[in-house]
Amino acid sequence: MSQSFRTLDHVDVKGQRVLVRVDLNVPVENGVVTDATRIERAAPAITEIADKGGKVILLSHFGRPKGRDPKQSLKPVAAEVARVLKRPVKFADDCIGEVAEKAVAAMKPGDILCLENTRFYPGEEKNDPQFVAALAKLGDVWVNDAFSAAHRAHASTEGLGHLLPAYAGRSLQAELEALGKALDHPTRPVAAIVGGAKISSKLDLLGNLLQKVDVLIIGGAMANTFLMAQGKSVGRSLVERDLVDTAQKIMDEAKAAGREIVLPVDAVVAEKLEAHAPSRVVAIDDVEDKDMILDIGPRSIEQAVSVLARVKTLVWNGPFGAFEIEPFDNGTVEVAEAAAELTAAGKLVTVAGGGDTVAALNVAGVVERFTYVSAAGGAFLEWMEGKALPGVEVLRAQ
Ligand SMILES: Nc1ncnc2c1ncn2[C@@H]1O[C@H](COP(=O)(O)OP(=O)(O)OP(=O)(O)O)[C@@H](O)[C@H]1O
Ligand SMILES: O=C(O)[C@H](O)COP(=O)(O)O
Repeated sequence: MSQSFRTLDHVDVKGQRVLVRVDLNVPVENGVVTDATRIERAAPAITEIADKGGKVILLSHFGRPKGRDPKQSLKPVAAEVARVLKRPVKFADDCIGEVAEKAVAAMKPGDILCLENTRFYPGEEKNDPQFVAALAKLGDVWVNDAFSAAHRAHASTEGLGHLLPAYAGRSLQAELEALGKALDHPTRPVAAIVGGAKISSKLDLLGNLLQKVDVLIIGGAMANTFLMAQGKSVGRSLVERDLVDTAQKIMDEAKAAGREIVLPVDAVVAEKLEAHAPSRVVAIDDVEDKDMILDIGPRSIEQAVSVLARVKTLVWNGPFGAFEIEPFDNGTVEVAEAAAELTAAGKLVTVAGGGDTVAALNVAGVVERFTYVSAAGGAFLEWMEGKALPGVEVLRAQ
């Protein structure tokens, strides 16, 4: 795939203030980063710019805060960035205004500074020109290295590209190259697994995704909305009632187009989402009002593995269950292991992506055995749909 945008090869960063948009939206539990993959992917661009004498100013969102929320501060994540880079990383408690400006003014060539969560300001998601200008004031050039946030037309992922000279970072470049190589002309049949919990932002795109794949396996909390559309009881499970009609429409369209949708036939349910909470396996028709569906059951695992055995390419975003808590990691781990074995045998091309998906595949110990693992989840699915990603398009426009 040709990359018609400028990269770090096309800019002299020496002495320049370089705003680097990275994706530090990493899994965190009790203030501790539990999977540093996204930071590790951002490291080459950061160290390259610093080693060339640029002043590296990191911009990122973290979570989906409604305004300033100390629980969603990037401070502990900045400490993890320093650990991964093995270099000091300063932190500023704001991403615009006096605090940020002073911190930037104090930087020397080669320094690395991380600014606070851009989503503490509504202007970030609104791509508000005033907020973009306040960010742009802090830098001379903008490097977008957050492929996993490139589906968002936000101030730090897109807006800055209209005000500052813009360049692609190394990991954004690598993602586009690797995804293009594996999936521009995929060997058919193609299966997709879509699970996880971001139902509202991902359910809509399943309709388009279905046009690109032959079989769609739906798991995780995502499946609950489809099960509800089929009139099944999902008890106290995570579900988007408002999207039941959309789920029904996707199933109708799939049927009309001869595409296969595979939903769980059994589930692991519990009354609490807690480690070793008493859990049981039930047929999907037997979920009770008190139950929460937290993983797929053994028959659903078999069903998914049998699909993998008859397709040639697998695209995977979103875990099958609440994998962070045992034993609800079992469905994801078992299917991941089967996919890795088929890949090792040369029978399946496996491409997976997503912040938590990568964490789940790390738990399963299969990352090295997959064909390619992307750091992107939603952005990866939208790329797969064939949609233009605003954070990439703005680079091409320069
Ligand atoms: N049945 C379930 N009930 C509740 N949570 C679930 C269930 N299945 C999966 N999850 C949760 O889904 C989350 C991951 O979903 P998500 O859609 O964010 O995936 P992702 O790989 O991080 O993608 P992205 O990069 O787009 O964020 C995990 O935290 C997991 O615990
Ligand atoms: O985790 C992701 O997919 C990216 O960081 C984007 O996050 P968002 O879905 O909250 O925009």
